[in-house]
Amino acid sequence: MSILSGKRKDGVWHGGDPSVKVAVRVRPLLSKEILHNYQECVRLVQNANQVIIGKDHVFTFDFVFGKNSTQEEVYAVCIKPLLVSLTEGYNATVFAYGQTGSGKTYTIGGEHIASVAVDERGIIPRAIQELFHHISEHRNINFHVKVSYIEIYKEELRDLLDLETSVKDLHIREDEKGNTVIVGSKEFEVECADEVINLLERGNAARHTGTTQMNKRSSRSHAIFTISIHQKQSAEYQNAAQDSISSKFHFVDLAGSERVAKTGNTGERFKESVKINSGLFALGNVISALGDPKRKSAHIPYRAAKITRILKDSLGGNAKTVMITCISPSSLDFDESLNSLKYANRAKNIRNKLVVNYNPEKDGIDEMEPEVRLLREALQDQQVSNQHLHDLNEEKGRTSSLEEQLTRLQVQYSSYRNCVDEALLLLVDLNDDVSLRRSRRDRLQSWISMVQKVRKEALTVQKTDTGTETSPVPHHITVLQQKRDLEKCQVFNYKLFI
Ligand SMILES: Nc1ncnc2c1ncn2[C@@H]1O[C@H](COP(=O)(O)OP(=O)(O)OP(=O)(O)O)[C@@H](O)[C@H]1O
Repeated sequence: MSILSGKRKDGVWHGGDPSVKVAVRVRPLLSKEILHNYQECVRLVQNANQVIIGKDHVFTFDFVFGKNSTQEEVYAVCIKPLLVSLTEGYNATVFAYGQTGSGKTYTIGGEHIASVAVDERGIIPRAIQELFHHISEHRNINFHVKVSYIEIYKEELRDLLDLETSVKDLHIREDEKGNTVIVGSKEFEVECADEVINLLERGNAARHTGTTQMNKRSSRSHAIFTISIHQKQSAEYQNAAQDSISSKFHFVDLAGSERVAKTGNTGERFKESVKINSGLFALGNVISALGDPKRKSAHIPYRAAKITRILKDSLGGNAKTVMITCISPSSLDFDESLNSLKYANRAKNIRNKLVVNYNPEKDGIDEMEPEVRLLREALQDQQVSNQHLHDLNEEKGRTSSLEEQLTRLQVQYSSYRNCVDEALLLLVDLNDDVSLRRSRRDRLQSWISMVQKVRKEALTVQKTDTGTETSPVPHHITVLQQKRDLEKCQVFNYKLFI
């Protein structure tokens, strides 16, 4: 992949220049403005890229577009080079800034794509078409394309492609490479331009818009539509493992700056205006800080608003960025247009830090390192618990063999006890025999006491075993005890019957 380098030449912007490009687009007077007989207060000096407002306010920008400029022209000059850069692995951003009703949404072109004449289509649908055309012409590269669409409404993030996602689940974070990412937003993998357009239309339908005195359908939020691409040479075309490239393109349609007194906004519209203006004010401060060559402090107030946090990569970071400032030519909007031009003028000095976003194969492995470590730990845990399981099974085996032994001994024990009971009865009977000699009677007496003692001990053990008496003695001890008792009974029976 060749990475173009160079500066603007003949009104065309070439690739590797890191400065933020600033374009100004002046829309034609709208029919209602013509009706009110408002005059045009803005002129262009096309070949010098100059905008003159009023009598003597002259500004020079990278690109200027007049009231007769076409959507195709704006796209070809400002966006086509960004799209080329995107496919080369650079991040890209276009953001439209301007007073409410100045033509931002018209230029970015996200709305009513299906019903708009092809010539009237704005930047986003053109970029989508061109991207998929590029993909179809590069069959040797595997492309994965994803899109997401979020808005910042009253300083809260909303996922326009998944309204179920709670505001609390969307967060602006920095990844390990320092790139800004929105965590929690839905990313849809897409295969063709139509799929992307459908998602874009779906998001637009969910976006906060409303009628104001200045614009019938005014955007009340900042909207960020993002196309992310991941590309890698197809396996059959590569000789060795090759790096992949990831890059993303943000299309940002900012809510319009508005003078509350002029818009006549009240209630909810008023609250929206306050939030919109404070976000744009924060953006202006970031632009001033980045664009001021005499700036002493290194601090850039990105954290002041959500929009500045999201645009951090695009302003002063790793992205090729174009700011398109839209202005109304109407004399009624002179002040707002002059302010917008001053705002845009400050952005001209911003220089970004461009790098191609390679994902080296090795890096891929490095990125997987934490996952490998976690898996290794999980495996060790598994081995430890397997050992526990094994020990437990062995213990269980020992217990069940002891239980079997115990049952056998209990059976043996009760049969011997029956014998002992029988023998005792017999001995007591014999003792009643008056004809017995004294020496035999004494022997009989000692047997009777021995048998009674054995029975007493045996009874105690049985009570413990049947649970009539609680004992903390473990099973195997009871078994041993019973075994000893049994041996005593056996010895006794042996003595008795010899
Ligand atoms: N270059 C243009 N050529 C013709 N019509 C235009 C042009 N730019 C804007 N318009 C028309 O001007 C009106 C306002 O434009 P748009 O809605 O794009 O303004 P906006 O800046 O997005 O406003 P808001 O900030 O309130 O959302 C629309 O009717 C639009 O069609």
